[in-house]
Amino acid sequence: MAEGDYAKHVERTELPAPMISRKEVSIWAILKNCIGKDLSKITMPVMLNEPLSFLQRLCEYMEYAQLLTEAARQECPADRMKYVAAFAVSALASNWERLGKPFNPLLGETYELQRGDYRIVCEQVSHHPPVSAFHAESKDFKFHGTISPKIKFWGKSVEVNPKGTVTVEFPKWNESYSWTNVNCCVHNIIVGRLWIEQYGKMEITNHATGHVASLTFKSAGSGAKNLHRVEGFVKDASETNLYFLYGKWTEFIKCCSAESYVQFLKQGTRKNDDYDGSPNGTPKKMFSKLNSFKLNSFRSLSIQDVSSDSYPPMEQEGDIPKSDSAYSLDIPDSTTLWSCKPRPSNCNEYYQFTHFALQLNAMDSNMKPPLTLCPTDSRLRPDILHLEEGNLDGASKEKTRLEEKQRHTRKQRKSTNSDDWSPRWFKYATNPHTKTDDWLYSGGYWDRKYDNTDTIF
Ligand SMILES: CC(C)CCC[C@@H](C)[C@H]1CC[C@H]2[C@@H]3CC=C4C[C@@H](O)CC[C@]4(C)[C@H]3CC[C@]12C
Repeated sequence: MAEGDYAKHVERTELPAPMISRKEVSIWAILKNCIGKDLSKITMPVMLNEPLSFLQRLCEYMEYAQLLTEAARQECPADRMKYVAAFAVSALASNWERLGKPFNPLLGETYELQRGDYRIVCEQVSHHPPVSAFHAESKDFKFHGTISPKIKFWGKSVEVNPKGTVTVEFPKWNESYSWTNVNCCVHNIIVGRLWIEQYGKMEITNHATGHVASLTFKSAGSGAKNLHRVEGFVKDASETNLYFLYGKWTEFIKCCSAESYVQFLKQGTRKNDDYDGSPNGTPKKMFSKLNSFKLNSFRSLSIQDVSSDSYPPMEQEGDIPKSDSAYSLDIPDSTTLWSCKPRPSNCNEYYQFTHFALQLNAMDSNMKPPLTLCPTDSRLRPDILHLEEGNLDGASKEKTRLEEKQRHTRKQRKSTNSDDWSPRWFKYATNPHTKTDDWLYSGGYWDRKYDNTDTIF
């Protein structure tokens, strides 16, 4: 990322301590009594956590924020849309292989991050149901939204529905875009190795021009052929296909004109024997083999390793679609809009964190005493810091203490009838772009006047 306006921090390459292996814990033993329940209401052992709050996790959407700057630079709305779509996909890349549960933010907890030329502030605006609001801005864009994850446990898997919409604004073009993130599923809770899938439709709308990017995140499917695949079209207001976008949310997004895609498909039809047999078949010749990712073991209980040549039959309990059999479409005249940075080589020991995630608990130089950091910032949460240091007992004690403190505060508010708590930095209002209820930034966070802030830790 280009050197921006905000102070550079000292980059971490590891956490203070490696993660404690989950080898001994059976997730199934912990969760078997919770089938059908909303996991946000269940206290889970800190052993299953990663040392980040969900607010910090949301900031990981920003890792490839450069794509929004790139979008804002485009003269034509279809081109802006393709970069916004690439951004929307890139924002989900850090979820790959991330199997730790982020800490539930406390009510009123905040998190800030300044990187490159943007800054973002998040606040936990509701506890039950959990709702996190964020607002990022740079000179070229605004990006804000509300996420209220519904996490359901279905026995074999955990399903996450990240309710809420996110909005991008380009003041220069008087444009706004919005979309809802796709669902996510964590497989193999009972047996096998955990793995993550994101699937469903994502429709990104440009409210000013009517352009739409409609993307499908494919579920792995039989033979894991579609593992992590994403594809779809950028269309104008009259629903004419302009661009075809394709790739994997774990790796890259490429783009070609809609004509090139049609041409590519036609070429295939002429040579029947080049087909892979799928209904809208793709010529084998056009496939190129990618280096398939090795799935790193995050916990034990793996029943077997699957040979990398044969597709693991997904119906078989506990398998992990290891062989991605990573063929990629190589459509002529494509450009790569986004490619994912590789994970640090030591990420196995550090919760599969990306380089970006490794920085999230670090104090930037301007945050050190005299403290300019807001006292409600996640970086100051003792339970998260203990976990980061590998102190499970400390983390678990502090987590319990904080949760009790939060309950106590809520009771007190109720009994004094002052139960009109409202978030400090966001207000509930109608999002003018989506016309739906949303939490919008009320401003003022960066003035750094944090007196009268509740002590939540
Ligand atoms: C039983 C244990 C192992 C459960 C672990 C559950 C973990 C993997 C779950 C719990 C909360 C989940 C997150 C909740 C909400 C979102 C926002 C969405 O836009 C992308 C996925 C993302 C970021 C989810 C990723 C998976 C997640 C981190």
